[in-house]
Amino acid sequence: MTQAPIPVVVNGATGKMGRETIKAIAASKDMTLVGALARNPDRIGQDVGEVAGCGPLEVPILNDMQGTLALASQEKQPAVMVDFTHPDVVYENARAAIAYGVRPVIGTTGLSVEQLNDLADFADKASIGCLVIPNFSIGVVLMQQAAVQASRYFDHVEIIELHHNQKADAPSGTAIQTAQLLAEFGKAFNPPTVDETEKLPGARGSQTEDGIRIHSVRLPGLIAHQEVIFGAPGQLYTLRHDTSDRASYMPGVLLCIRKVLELKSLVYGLEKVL
Ligand SMILES: NC(=O)C1=CN([C@@H]2O[C@H](COP(=O)(O)OP(=O)(O)OC[C@H]3O[C@@H](n4cnc5c(N)ncnc54)[C@H](OP(=O)(O)O)[C@@H]3O)[C@@H](O)[C@H]2O)C=CC1
Ligand SMILES: O=C(O)C1=N[C@H](C(=O)O)C[C@H](O)C1
Repeated sequence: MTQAPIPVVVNGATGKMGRETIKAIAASKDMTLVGALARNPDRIGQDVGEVAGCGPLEVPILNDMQGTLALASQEKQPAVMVDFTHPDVVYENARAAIAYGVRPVIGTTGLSVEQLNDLADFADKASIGCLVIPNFSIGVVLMQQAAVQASRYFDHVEIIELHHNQKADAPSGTAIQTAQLLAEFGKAFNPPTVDETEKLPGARGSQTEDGIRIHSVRLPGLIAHQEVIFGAPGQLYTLRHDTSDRASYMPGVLLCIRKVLELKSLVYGLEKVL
């Protein structure tokens, strides 16, 4: 017997990532788009396929999240909500989806540790899968794995993340997750070697509890890029990942839509479901 397609709602459907996600879902035989949410009143009622550039899909853009989730929860198959919106609203979006039994796949960055823990508790209690994925690209997972390896041997490391200048949050979710992965050994990075004065506040970037420095660059012309630079006397080891097209995130997004249905709690990071 063929499996019925997975009903999917896209929140932030008109955005850069939302439009890419709409196209990817429309091209996937095992998924069906059942809702498209956005905020801009000029877009409401338009066919989301037309807006995304993949032809009509007969799914209108709406700004009624509760109503859309309620309808999605009535589908025969468990539904999924992919969220690419804004750090200010992502927590409430994820809570609402879980409350309706709709599995969240969260790509939006900027959730605080407290919000993440709270969502994990909420998903646990509801026995609902929830994926929070700071970066959907396989290249970033590989870069993080290489960085974790290197961090066993290097005590000095700084992260530089570079993004387009429409990005609302800094540092990026990817940089924060990279630093968290490096910190898992419990090492104190970047022990001071000199008394340092910042002549301009922020000159040395931000610093995590474990001493890892993160620098955020925002410029038009960039999409999403990250370097992890390790230093030791007489040598540098530099890892770099560049995103040149947001289509690169889509295999990860589609994988997560399928995987979240197998989960009963919150999972953070693409590497956990590969
Ligand atoms: N995990 C990953 O791999 C990736 C994550 N991201 C993250 O995804 C998020 C979205 O990025 P991107 O697509 O570039 O952003 P865009 O600004 O291009 O799109 C945001 C979308 O969310 C909607 N939106 C924005 N603010 C609100 C709000 N306050 N309430 C409701 N809807 C809102 C917008 O609707 P409208 O236009 O109608 O206002 C739009 O549809 C960011 O957090 C970004 O960091 C991005 C790339 C990859
Ligand atoms: O805003 C973006 O564009 C991106 N956001 C995510 C992040 O904050 O890490 C993922 C990727 O870097 C693109």
